[in-house]
Amino acid sequence: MRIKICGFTSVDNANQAAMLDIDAIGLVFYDKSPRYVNVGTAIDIVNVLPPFVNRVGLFVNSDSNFIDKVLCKVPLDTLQFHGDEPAHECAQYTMPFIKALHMNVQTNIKKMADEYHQASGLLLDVFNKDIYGGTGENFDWRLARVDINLPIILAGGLNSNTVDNAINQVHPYAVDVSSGVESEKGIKDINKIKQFIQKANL
Ligand SMILES: O=C(O)c1ccccc1N[C@@H]1O[C@H](COP(=O)(O)O)[C@@H](O)[C@H]1O
Repeated sequence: MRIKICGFTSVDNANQAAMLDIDAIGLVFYDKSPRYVNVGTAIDIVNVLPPFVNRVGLFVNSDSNFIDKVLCKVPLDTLQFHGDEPAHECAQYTMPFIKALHMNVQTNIKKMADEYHQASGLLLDVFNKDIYGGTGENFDWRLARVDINLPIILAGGLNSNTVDNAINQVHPYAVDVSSGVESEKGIKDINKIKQFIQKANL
């Protein structure tokens, strides 16, 4: 299973995690998140990553000038839009992007897959009226059993106790986790990551 671990704030922590069997790391450029990284720290983190680990920059309703500024300085591979960004805004950066959907019973994934057809994938996270993401909460995975033309990245409240069940129900392209592998907000617990990787690959 492909695995993205999101929300690193420290160089050593990101480097240790990236040496494990993971495919992507996420950097949160959203200043209301406890996992926010500034541009300087983000540069330091991406510089220590080994090859073939995808560097994902997460944004929430950011101004395009801010995103351009980050892109000029931080070598990212993929953009993750985790707010209410319309499709044409996500597609304007000539870079691969994934779009988060905030899942509830009303979410029409097929319709959103048409709307965001330029995305590399759709990330399905829980809907929470107060927070855009990193909630540690899951949604009803039965809602994610759809047949669409885009890869599905499953997120929201995953941890080593739940990820195997989630994968069995949804059969996603990849999983994304933040809170579920932390010792405190923004600091990942390497043992929890190892357990997560093991359970995701059962
Ligand atoms: O991690 C954050 O702080 C964050 C803030 C704002 C939007 C998204 C954020 N993270 C993403 O949220 C999901 C689920 O996280 P969790 O595992 O439930 O904690 C994941 O896709 C993160 O990339």
